[in-house]
Amino acid sequence: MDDEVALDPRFADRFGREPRPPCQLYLISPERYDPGFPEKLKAALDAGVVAAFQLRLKGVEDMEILRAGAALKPILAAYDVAFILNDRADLAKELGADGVHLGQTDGSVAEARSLLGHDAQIGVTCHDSRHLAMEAGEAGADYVAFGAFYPTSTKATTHRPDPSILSWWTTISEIPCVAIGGITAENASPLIEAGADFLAVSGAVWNADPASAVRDFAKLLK
Ligand SMILES: Cc1ncc(COP(=O)(O)OP(=O)(O)O)c(N)n1
Ligand SMILES: Cc1nc(C(=O)O)sc1CCOP(=O)(O)O
Ligand SMILES: [Mg+2]
Repeated sequence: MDDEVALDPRFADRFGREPRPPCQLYLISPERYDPGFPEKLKAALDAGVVAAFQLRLKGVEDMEILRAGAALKPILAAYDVAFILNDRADLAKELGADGVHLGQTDGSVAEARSLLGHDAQIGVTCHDSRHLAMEAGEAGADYVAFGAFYPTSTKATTHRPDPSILSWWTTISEIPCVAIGGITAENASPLIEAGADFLAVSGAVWNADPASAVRDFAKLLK
């Protein structure tokens, strides 16, 4: 009899570590902020549990990021959703955000940590690189992000990791990992099965009916 049991990576720990919590949804904003966005966000958050929200505005003045952040912060707090600002630790500090997401050219974890403090959530883009992920972990990142797993029209991407990078990461580290890039409720299963702690999603929610898209993810993640 074959006693090799296929274990869910979430419960397969052999080193006495806590099981990882179930995979959760991490919403990424559209690149441009429109005045109707707070209502769309509320509709999305009413539809299912969301762990985190990243304000990712591109090519706009700092003042616009600060205005948008100030408008969204109380909504996120009311739904108990972590508020992460993309790119800018300085503006995250000014907004009193819960954390910042740093790409490879957005500054160091150490600088962000000294600005934002011990409790801040600092995430780092690691593309398809085990090396970058280990560096980010050693630098004190609170999560590492791998992507883009699927083609996306939200951003030009040049890296295409295999889902196995998520399984590898969950085997060697307790630091949460985020999967990003072209993720929809239809294509997310291999990433969840590989051990993603969070699915970071933009287009599949905001380019569709946000409430219905979040409901579809919620069914998958329950
Ligand atoms: C959760 C998450 N993962 C990856 C990214 C990409 O960050 P970066 O490489 O800095 O690219 P931009 O998003 O700044 O265009 C992200 N924002 N969030
Ligand atoms: C912002 C971002 N970063 C990526 C990376 O690979 O690092 S992919 C991506 C786009 C995420 O939006 P969507 O869910 O619409 O594909
Ligand atoms: Mg960036």
